[in-house]
Amino acid sequence: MPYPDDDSISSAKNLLINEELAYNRHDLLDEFKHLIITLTDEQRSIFDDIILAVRKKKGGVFFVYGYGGTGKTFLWKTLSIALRSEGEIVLNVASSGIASLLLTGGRTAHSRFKIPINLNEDSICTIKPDSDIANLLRITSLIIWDEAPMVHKHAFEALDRTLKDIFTCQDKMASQLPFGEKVIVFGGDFRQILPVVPNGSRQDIVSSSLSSSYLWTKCKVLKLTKNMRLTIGSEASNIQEIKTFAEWLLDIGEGKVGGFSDGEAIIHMPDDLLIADSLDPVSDLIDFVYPSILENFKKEGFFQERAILAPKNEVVQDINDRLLSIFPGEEKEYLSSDTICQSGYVHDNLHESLYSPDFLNGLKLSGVPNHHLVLKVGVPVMLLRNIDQKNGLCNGTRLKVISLGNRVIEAEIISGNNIGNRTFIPRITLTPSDKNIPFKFQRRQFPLAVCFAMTINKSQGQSLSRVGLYLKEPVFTHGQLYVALSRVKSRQGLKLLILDKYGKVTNQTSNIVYKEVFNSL
Ligand SMILES: Nc1ncnc2c1ncn2[C@@H]1O[C@H](COP(=O)(O)OP(=O)(O)OP(=O)(O)O)[C@@H](O)[C@H]1O
Repeated sequence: MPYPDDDSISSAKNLLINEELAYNRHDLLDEFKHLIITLTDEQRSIFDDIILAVRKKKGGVFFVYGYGGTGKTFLWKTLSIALRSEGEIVLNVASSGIASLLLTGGRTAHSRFKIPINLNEDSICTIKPDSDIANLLRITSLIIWDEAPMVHKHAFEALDRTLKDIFTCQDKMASQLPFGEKVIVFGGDFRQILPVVPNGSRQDIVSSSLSSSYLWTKCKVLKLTKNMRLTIGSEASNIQEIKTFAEWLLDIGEGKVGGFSDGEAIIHMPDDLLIADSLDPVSDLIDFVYPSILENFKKEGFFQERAILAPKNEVVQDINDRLLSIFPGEEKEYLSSDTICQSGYVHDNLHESLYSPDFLNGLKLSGVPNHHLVLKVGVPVMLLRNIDQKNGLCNGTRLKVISLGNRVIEAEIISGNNIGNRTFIPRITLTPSDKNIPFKFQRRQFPLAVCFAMTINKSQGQSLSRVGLYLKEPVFTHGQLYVALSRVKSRQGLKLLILDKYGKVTNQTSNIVYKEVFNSL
């Protein structure tokens, strides 16, 4: 019997490759035969373009531009199944944990490609040429990267440099072509929130987006325009209403509502979407999202698709505190343990004493749980870290607290594909990567935050059926209003409470759209 060659032996030992080849090809082929005939003409033409590039093995960079409901996820699924049914490898990644859950075998791009958290224009991914992930990438036929516009262009550029680097030793051409001659497809919607640049100006934000990268000129833009969500599964009587609402949302996303503007426009919201002036309008907003919460909170699925959204964390915190205080049951308090990391910045006792435990405990940072976490059984919480993506536990997953132990918290998933699954969340050590803090510190805490309310940025990618948008202050960056309003599919599920600078209820608010991001589309 012949001996297997070295390549086959090393591939067989590579768990990452095994995992990507573990799909049942017969089942996939059956599913593919069904999916391919259901593609619309525009989906089919994009499918053919991408498959042709894969077959040619000469690389290719595509951007599939389509707003929510145009069938991007459906297209990713069909492409993945087509190639996987032939034994080829497709890597499905997304910019956020929530979006990655919608893809079969999906991971966040950062974890899959080991992209550094703090990026600059020279960053590369931490992938060694002889590592398992490098060998997986070598034999990958297609990379699909969903929700690309929300990530800084340096992330794509880091992957481009890394792939060129690791493939050049085999193939000299690899260094000439983007992503080392791999076929890569990005997807997303530039109407949504662009990369977050702390304290960044409009120009900083626009120039951080994928469309400002040197890679963009290599990208072939393919458009999906037909709203499949309206066509499939909607009752005929609702279609016109949903269509009008969807068109209004798109106009807001493109900055076409409220007359000509470049950047910020004042727009008037229709009366039926507004919480009216009253003695306590915040209470009315809460009642719209969580009607009779004290009677209904035990009902199954009550918290599943509801949230109050606001642009800033302080307002979110106020609403969460207010709802937590009226929620029945005993409070349990969890305090974090915060320590400063020994580094070049902290070399003597004087510096260490500057950052006292009280000072560290008082730091409230985005994406990091608070030092003082107060919970009750039954409250909805959001996970703040990717802890088990395969089982739907990623940054942004919403859960309901089942029991509050001293060392673990038992919770039930209430969003995504794994609704109803129970899990135990442990305390974990987090090291914030906020560039504004001139020192490094660690916080050991449960990676959870109460989420009756959440920031608009956190809601990107979540699908909700009832949303209360609380604009105590207006939105402050591109795409925020569009993201907040488009979390729901029908206008019945939406109400806004808008306050003016004197705290009075009003019907007008700002919409911020940096139109230059659409120029190159
Ligand atoms: N060709 C098709 N045939 C049948 N159903 C389709 C087709 N394309 C899309 N759909 C269905 O339309 C709905 C919306 O599609 P999909 O979720 O893929 O859109 P999307 O662009 O990814 O939206 P979002 O960005 O909001 O996630 C889904 O229920 C999907 O199964």
